[in-house]
Amino acid sequence: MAATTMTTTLGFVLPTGLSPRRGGLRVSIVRCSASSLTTSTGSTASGIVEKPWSSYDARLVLEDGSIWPAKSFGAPGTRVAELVFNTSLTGYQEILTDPSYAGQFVLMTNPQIGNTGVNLDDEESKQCFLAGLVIRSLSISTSNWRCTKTLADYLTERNLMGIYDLDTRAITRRLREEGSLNGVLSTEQTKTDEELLHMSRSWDIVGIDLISDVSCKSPYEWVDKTDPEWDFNTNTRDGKPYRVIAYDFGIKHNILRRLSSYGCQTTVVPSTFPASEALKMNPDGILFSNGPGDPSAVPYAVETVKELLGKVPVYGICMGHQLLGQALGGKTYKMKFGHHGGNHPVRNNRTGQVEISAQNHNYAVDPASLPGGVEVTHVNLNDGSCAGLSFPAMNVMSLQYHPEASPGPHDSDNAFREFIELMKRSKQSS
Ligand SMILES: NC(=O)CC[C@H](N)C(=O)O
Repeated sequence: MAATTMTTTLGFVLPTGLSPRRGGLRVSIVRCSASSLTTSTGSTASGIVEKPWSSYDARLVLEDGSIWPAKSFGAPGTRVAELVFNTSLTGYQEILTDPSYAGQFVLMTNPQIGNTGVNLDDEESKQCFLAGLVIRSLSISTSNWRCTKTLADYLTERNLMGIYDLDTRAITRRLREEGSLNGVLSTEQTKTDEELLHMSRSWDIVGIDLISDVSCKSPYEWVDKTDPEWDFNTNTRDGKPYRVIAYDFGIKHNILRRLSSYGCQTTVVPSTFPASEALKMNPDGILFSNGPGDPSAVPYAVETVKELLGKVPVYGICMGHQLLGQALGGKTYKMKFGHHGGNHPVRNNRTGQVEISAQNHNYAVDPASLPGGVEVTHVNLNDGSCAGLSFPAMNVMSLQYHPEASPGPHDSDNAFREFIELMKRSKQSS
């Protein structure tokens, strides 16, 4: 931790039975400084005086025994989840409404969040499925022409917990060193540190089916395109409609908007929708969406993907890519701390071009486990992990990251056109 952070070991001895869930974790509870920038008078280094009623009324307790006092905003309560950090500079509302964050607390590394408020157009789903938001500083003012409410009011309305005024840099370094950690966020003063630590160590995101909670319950048609005001890529479409079925494993709206903008007529179906029913609808292509949690915890979804392989062109995004990897015979694994942000360089192996991409995943496909004929089309240049696949024999394409951005750069938008081309070629050859 940096010299600006003060830590005090309280010297608690853990109650018996609270052995670390994983090897190498600390066994004593360490209370970390709440803030490296706030002075005892409540004024910050920049001279801005905080709301006088804010107090350190919340705790983030991590499974490694560290405790981070914080101030709460949004809903009160106690939640357990996996803590991940996101390096996006903008787009916190899209992040809050991305269903792939179910079961996770999202820590934003950008030190100030909330300055643009929230607005009705930037929703990526109808609900916030993540477990809570962790930020360094909650902006004391909100200013944007699209803003309809403050971030704090939005969290309260959605019954979502948020905490601020804790050392997010120190926590991020801890996550990078130790890997993602489970934690408990609590505003309940009656709960002891040991109780919260026990909760964090008794829970695990691995092996849980989180998709069934976030998927739609029945099929529906999607019609919205990207608002022309924001669409940057309108010139080269042929406008011919393609019938697409999108499996909703926690789908982000911008995937659906981009499909519409590229001329697709899309029907969204639940994660449990039978493959046989999908085929009866005679689609030109099928999209397997992003979604939360462990891809090996949803074997029913892998079975569905298997049944559709080779019958119709398919396109997988993030969770959809991982399910495709498994359906093709490969394996997925949990990464140390995953990729969450809008600045990940990816090399397209076919063109040699590098795209800066939006990413949000903790699992990846192991390329060594894939059968012959499956091509790794994209590589994450930060760590060499597999970022895209293709299996031409079965008209399969997939990306581990987010060509729809929201939030993030648009470098990879062309992947939607490649899906159109895949459907077009398959139609012409049949
Ligand atoms: N955005 C996603 O689809 C995430 C996929 C998967 N839940 C992971 O964490 O790897």
